[in-house]
Amino acid sequence: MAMAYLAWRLARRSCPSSLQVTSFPVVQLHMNRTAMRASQKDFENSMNQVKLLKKDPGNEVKLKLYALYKQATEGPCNMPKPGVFDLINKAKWDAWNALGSLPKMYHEIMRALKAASKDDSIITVLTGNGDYYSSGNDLTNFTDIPPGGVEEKAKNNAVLLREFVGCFIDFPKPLIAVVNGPAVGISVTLLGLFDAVYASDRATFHTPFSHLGQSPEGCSSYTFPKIMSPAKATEMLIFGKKLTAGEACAQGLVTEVFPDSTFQKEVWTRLKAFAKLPPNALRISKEVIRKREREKLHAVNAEECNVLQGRWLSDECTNAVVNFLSRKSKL
Ligand SMILES: CCCCC/C=C/CC(=O)SCCNC(=O)CCNC(=O)[C@H](O)C(C)(C)COP(=O)(O)OP(=O)(O)OC[C@H]1O[C@@H](n2cnc3c(N)ncnc32)[C@H](O)[C@@H]1OP(=O)(O)O
Repeated sequence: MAMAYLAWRLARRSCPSSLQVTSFPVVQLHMNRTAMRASQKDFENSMNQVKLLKKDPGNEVKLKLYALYKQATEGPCNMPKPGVFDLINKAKWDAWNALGSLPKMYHEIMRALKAASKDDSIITVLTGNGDYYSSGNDLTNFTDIPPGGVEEKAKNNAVLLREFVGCFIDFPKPLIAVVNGPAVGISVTLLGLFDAVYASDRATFHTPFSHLGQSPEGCSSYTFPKIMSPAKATEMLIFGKKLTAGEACAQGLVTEVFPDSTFQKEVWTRLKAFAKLPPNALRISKEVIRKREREKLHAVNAEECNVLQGRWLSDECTNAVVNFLSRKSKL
């Protein structure tokens, strides 16, 4: 397998949950299933390692592991709550239920990235399915409140976002974005962590964070000013200026723009040629480039998630999300 291929989908109500990976030479797989099996196996191995620990990690740790295992293998808890006298099963149910329904897209992309980082693919490509690259975070995520309330929801989302962005920071192979159409929010900010970004001339780049009462993520508060100058980054990240593909390329966020009519053909020809390069040289060169920035990027990620956790609890954010979900006119 030379190339792993991940696809975002436009967040139409049910967000980008259908993730596909195609490997080369052209064999189509529904990688979300394959990747899930690999990650479940890893998880089971880790669970078995826990059983071999000389010192008992304690009930709290074991319950957390149980909850993460159930969430990873079965999804959000929707079992009936055990009775008050069934103490053990109730404690397990509480731990699983406390994780709430964490957005699926993030888990699927993380699983696929983790699988691609370990398999024999050479480069990894993230692209969109359909007309859009991605419409960013599924805003309906904010409407599903777990029993712990909005504070817990914000905290869980911040933990998940930090882990998600961390996977991009640490991804060891060349990571390439094929931006086939408009991109919004987190799908744009993450581009600063990619090694190359190829865009159709139909693509646009929009980060309407202030309009949504939110703040930048994906390390963009650090990468964007570096890539495009602080003033240009301000226009995008604070004032929500939408860039055309040509503007994004002129400002260094996009590597190259192609006419939409020949976009797929030209880009994939180029990517197939990249995938023939010596894999160790690619990986080692990426590490040399990323190494001196990694610690800083993780610190920026942690801070951005912290700030966002507070933003998600603000009236500004709540009102913006409610407005979007009940809007008549579009953003
Ligand atoms: C773990 C948590 C981590 C959180 C990380 C934080 C990330 C921050 C962000 O990503 S902020 C960005 C959020 N995204 C947006 O603000 C985009 C909002 N959407 C739009 O601007 C437009 O919908 C569009 C430009 C993407 C597409 O416009 P178009 O006119 O082509 O289509 P519609 O507007 O009619 O949309 C079709 C249906 O899809 C629904 N939808 C679109 N985007 C989202 C979204 N982000 N979340 C939820 N739902 C979305 C839209 O409501 C329509 O649904 P309907 O047909 O049922 O009305």
